Amino acid sequence: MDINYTSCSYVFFTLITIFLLQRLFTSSTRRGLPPGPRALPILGHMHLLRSSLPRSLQALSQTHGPLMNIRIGSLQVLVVSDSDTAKQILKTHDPDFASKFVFGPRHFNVYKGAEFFNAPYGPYWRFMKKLCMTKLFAGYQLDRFVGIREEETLALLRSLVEKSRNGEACDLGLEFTALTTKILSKMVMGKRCRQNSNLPIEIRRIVSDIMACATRLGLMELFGPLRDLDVFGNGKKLRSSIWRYDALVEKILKDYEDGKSGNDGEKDKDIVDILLDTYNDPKAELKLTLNQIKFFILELFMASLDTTSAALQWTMTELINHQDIFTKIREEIKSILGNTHRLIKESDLQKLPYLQAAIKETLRLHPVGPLLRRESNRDMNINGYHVKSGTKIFINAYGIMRDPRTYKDPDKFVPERFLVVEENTERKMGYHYQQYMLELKGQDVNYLAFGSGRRGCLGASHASLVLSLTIGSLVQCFDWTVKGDEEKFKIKLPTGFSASGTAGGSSLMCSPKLYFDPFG
Ligand code: HEM
Repeated sequence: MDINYTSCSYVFFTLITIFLLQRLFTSSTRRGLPPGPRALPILGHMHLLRSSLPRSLQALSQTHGPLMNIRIGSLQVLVVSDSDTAKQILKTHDPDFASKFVFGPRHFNVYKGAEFFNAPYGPYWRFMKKLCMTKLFAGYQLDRFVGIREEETLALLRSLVEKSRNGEACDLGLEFTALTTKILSKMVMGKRCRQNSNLPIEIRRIVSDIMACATRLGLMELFGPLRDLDVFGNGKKLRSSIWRYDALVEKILKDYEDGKSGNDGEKDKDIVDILLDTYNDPKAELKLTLNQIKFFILELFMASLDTTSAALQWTMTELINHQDIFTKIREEIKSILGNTHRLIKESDLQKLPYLQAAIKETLRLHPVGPLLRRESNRDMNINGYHVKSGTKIFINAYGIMRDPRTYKDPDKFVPERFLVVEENTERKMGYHYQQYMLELKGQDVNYLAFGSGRRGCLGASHASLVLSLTIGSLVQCFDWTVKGDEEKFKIKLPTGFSASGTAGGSSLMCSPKLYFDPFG
């Protein structure tokens, strides 16, 4: 038989191409994976995503279901979009999903291997989590820091009273960043801050540089195999910023060890003291390394500064845009203070549930961590699909907190939705309030502003105190107008990946008008 090799290879390549195309466009369900939209070569589903990733994923889940297979460049993830599926990951199988996956190349991190926030679920993470719960962020330790929170809130008010007297506008974004940096710096290394008042600013600068480089490096995940190359030089910049941080913190730790930072006994212990006590404790369950301590401190700054500042900005934006709710909070504050003309204190917060509810509602609409990350530690069955060990998961907290099946009018700002009606309680301003502080974290998988399960936020209690005291004080002391005589912020309120783009990247420029003088 006369074989025509040219036609044969033509047929062969056609068949291979058809097979590859079919495989590419065969729905993932038929391959035993959770469903997902059709992917393009290399790009995956990138062409379907808009600037707000959580919002795009929420929209896609309406077609592809609550457990959906998505590929963004080289990042293959399962996206969870409803609370029933989230419950399986965060509650039912919590230990099996208690690791987190990380974006982007990690070899530029000088402290590689010393991570806590992104640590796999293992002995080091468990040890540090216990240390956080029993010592660093335990209730008694947070109580010790009350003075720091109240002192820094007063400093903010002092600066705003002055601006108000001079008829100046202020950038609330900058003010909040300064507030949260000073509070955390004093909690972490209070003794050193007393000796060097510029320290918080120095730390803030370095941490901002590190976060900016880390965010840009994270995006390299989308570049597939090229991700490990430092094409844009961010890896080099990251390394140099971390070395700057290392030099600063090394000196601070040494001064603490040498007793140069002073020691006023047990009551005065800050976070560095506790970490060094653990480091020097021969009976500790695990021997901490200095690198772990240094990186843990850096991670604390990275986890708390932008998040708290962004949450404060979102809350003020919502309150300025909803004057009726602003007024109700002020009335609530007046009602608990009676005739005493004083500024609210932390001990008043439990009696201000409407204020708490307004903050909780802000974080429902604008979560600063809208996508929770998880990685499975073993093979599992979720919603009837086989989920292999090592699968990366996004839980779309943004989508779950705007699900109309759980929240009526999910896009509206309605703090009342978190106030439980109790017929026997005293009726105030048209609502029956629960007489205790609203729990911001909770065990509820419908509310994920602070995450949930083993990897939930460890700073939630501290953050809620800072948010409530700051917002309460700003409402009690000032009327707020937007710079430029407009009544409202015409800010398109997007909810992005990180806090740095708060309020659509616009500064929160507004003018405070003194209503109650806390120093008068
Ligand atoms: C308004 C302020 C804050 C918000 C909205 C927030 C939110 C979050 C979220 C959503 C997570 C991920 C949770 C999960 O995956 O389930 C998280 C993790 C974390 N947050 Fe916060 N956070 C805030 C402030 C803070 C502060 C002030 C600190 C510490 C001082 C802190 C410490 C942490 C830590 C240590 C983790 C990692 C826990 C782990 O992986 O084991 N956060 N936070």
